[in-house]
Amino acid sequence: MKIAIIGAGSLGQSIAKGLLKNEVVQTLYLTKRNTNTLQSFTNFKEVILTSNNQEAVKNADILIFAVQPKHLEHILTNIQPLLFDRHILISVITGFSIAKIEAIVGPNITIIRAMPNTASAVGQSMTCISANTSGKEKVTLAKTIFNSLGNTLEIPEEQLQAATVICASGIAFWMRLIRATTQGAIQLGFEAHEAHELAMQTCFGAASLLKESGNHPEVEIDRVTTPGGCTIEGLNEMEHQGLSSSLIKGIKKSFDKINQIKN
Ligand SMILES: NC(=O)C1=CN([C@@H]2O[C@H](COP(=O)(O)OP(=O)(O)OC[C@H]3O[C@@H](n4cnc5c(N)ncnc54)[C@H](O)[C@@H]3O)[C@@H](O)[C@H]2O)C=CC1
Ligand SMILES: O=C(O)[C@@H]1CCC=N1
Repeated sequence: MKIAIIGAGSLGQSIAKGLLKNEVVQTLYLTKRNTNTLQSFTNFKEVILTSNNQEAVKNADILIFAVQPKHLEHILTNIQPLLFDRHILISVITGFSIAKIEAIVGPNITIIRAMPNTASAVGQSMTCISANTSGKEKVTLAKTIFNSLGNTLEIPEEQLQAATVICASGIAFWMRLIRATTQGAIQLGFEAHEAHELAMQTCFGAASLLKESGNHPEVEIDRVTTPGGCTIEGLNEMEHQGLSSSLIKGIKKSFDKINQIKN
């Protein structure tokens, strides 16, 4: 596969690291206005760094756009004359609809919107995918790319904003929960590095239990909560203080905010 990541910033570099780790790519163009910060990628023979988007578009088939939304229109207008049937456009940009991309590049070009997260860098992303009419038959290829970076789910485009909150912002939400658990562990007397390890691995264990068993979280909670024991004491206090409620309210606020961005 000849892939170009147009706008190799935070998310673009996470995707690049995941693709390189899995050796799914023959040529990988990484574009950025200033490529100096991408020097760590020069160790990979597949990687070509450039600030010239047109050069990347001419030499790649799959174009992954990972710039801020305000930059996309200008970039698409600049490369539009170089687009052909062989190209697959994948946008991971928040709030820039397929209709808006089609209005610039035309309806005959394959356009796929994907919403991965920064865990792409370690092959553990959850990526939601939607395609335009021309792109329906290319969804399998997009899934192959993003399956190499974690798991994928095809969804209607209308659900992409919600998927962004749960999966992309979700990385930050889970990080904060792990951080809070670490702070609790330090208060109980662990060294900071030990507390961090305990919190991280326990979080990983909880998610792994659900993934491998297919169980509902409450089934696993019932296994841990000894009647009259310390777990239910802690859980009930967390709920009295609004744990589930504050998470749900935070997710809803995040969703309200993303819907204020013009799609
Ligand atoms: N960070 C995240 O976890 C996620 C971000 N997104 C979306 O992905 C997009 C990118 O986000 P980030 O990576 O966080 O932003 P970022 O600002 O780190 O990266 C954007 C990159 O594009 C480059 N750029 C700007 N104009 C350019 C041009 N004309 N040609 C080539 N490169 C150019 C910038 O130099 C920058 O390095 C946003 O639309 C964001 O909403 C989506 C899911 C997750
Ligand atoms: O915070 C944001 O708005 C972007 C979209 C999801 C992750 N980063």
